[in-house]
This record gives sequence, structure tokens and C-alpha cells, in this order.
Amino acid sequence: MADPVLEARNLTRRFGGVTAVDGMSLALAQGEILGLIGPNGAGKTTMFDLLAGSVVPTSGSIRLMGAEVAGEAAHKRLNRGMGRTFQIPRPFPELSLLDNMLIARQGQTGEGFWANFTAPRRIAAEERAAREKARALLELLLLARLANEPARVLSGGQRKLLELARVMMADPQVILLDEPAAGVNATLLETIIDRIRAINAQGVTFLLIEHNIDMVQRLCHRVLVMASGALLAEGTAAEVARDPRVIEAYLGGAAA
Ligand SMILES: Nc1ncnc2c1ncn2[C@@H]1O[C@H](COP(=O)(O)OP(=O)(O)OP(=O)(O)O)[C@@H](O)[C@H]1O
Repeated sequence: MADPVLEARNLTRRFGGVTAVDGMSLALAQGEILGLIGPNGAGKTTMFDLLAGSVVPTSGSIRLMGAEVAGEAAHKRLNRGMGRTFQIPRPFPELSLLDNMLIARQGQTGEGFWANFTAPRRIAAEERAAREKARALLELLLLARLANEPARVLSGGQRKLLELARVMMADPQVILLDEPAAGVNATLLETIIDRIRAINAQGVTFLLIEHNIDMVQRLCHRVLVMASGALLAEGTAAEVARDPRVIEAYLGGAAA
């Protein structure tokens, strides 16, 4: 693969005596939607946390847009152009959607104490631009009519949309999605699939871990299957679904 945006090589993570991720490698091509699936306990969440920076690898390398980031904190990866969502989004419940969006903003001039005195006009212009961007993203994620409502009124699926909008405030080139279908009703699931496609069409690359195979089949260009901390199979959703090793891994997991 030419210049992957994100590449993990031989990643291993041990927790005491348990090897959750065991020499796993993957590469994410610019513009693709890659799915990461596997039976319970396969190591998907740990792999995701390693890529996102919330867990440090025991060994191995992670390159983001060519730079080694394995030892770097999650917020630094956001500055480098990679954002993540959480399986259970936790917006500030009493703040409006718009304010939740503005809080997600990073590195604005107004954050520096002296800037308030030395560059008031620049700060005002930045705030106006951020507000416009937040409104445009709420529009893109179909939440514009709720912009001034407190986040607590949102359903599980709408929270996922808000979280995606918040991540987009940082203009990421890569977004890691942690179970975007979990806790989402069928109608909103369609909206989420449609919006991920729309964002992907703008050039954003996605990696998602997901148990909802229907969503994976419809969304992902390519799928990796993990089992026992390592890569078991790779292909389109249809290819991996008929792979006997994959069927065996899922059945084995179900029987355990
Ligand atoms: N913090 C931890 N401490 C000890 N063991 C852990 C820890 N995190 C994960 N594990 C173990 O590592 C293995 C992989 O877990 P992980 O959660 O990554 O799998 P998963 O594929 O995401 O599973 P699921 O689909 O059930 O969420 C499991 O055996 C799990 O018990």
C-alpha cells in the first residue's frame, strides 16, 4: 500500500499474563473505510485503544501520516489529524449542542491569557469562524435544528452524530469509530451510515470496530478479522463472511 495514513506494525499489548494484542499489523489507505471485526475477546478494543493512544503498546510501531506516534498521547494524535469517537459518547448534558461543539475546539488563540489583551480582534474573528464551522457541521450531521437544545435531549444515535460532529471540529484526516451502531435505533443507523459515507466522500479515512455486521457490510471497503489478538483474515465483508476460519472463530467464541 502506497503511503498509508495510519500503519501499525507488529503491535503487542500485554496486561499481566494476558496478551490482548499479539503482533497485530494493519495499514489504512487514504480515503478508505476499513472495518475491524472479530469475536468477543479478540483484542479489537485494545487494538483501537492502542491506535487512538489511550493504551501504550508493550512493543511495536504506529505511524500516523508517516510519523512514529506509539509513545504519544491521544491529544497529540488529534493535532496530527486523527480523531476518535467513543462507544458511549458523553457530551456535556446541560450545554447546548453548539456549546458542546465549541468546547471541542483546540488551540484557539483565546486560550492564551495574554492573547485576550494583545489580539482581541483576532480572537473575535476566530470565535465567529468557529461558531460558523460548528453550525455547518451540525448541519452536515443533521442536528442543526437542535443546535440550541441541551445535549441531554439527544437519543443514543443523535449523541453519536454529535460526537462525530465534535471530532470534525479538528479537521481530522482519519477518524477511528468505536462501535458507531451500538445503542442506535434502526432509523438513525441509516442516517449514521449515510453521514459517514458523506464525510468519507470529502476525503476522510475511517477505521471502525463494530459488531453490527450489516453496517460493516454496507460501509466498509475492506474488513480485517481479529482472533486471539492477531489478524485472522482480510478481504471484503462478503469474502471474510464465508471464510471457514472466520466462521470457526465466531462459532468457537459463541460456544465458549
Ligand atoms: N485492562 C485489561 N486488563 C486485563 N486484561 C484485559 C484488559 N483489557 C483487555 N483485556 C483482555 O484482553 C483480551 C482482549 O480484550 P478486548 O477487549 O481487546 O477484546 P474485544 O475484541 O474488544 O472484545 P469485545 O468484542 O468483547 O469487546 C481479553 O481476554 C480481555 O479480557
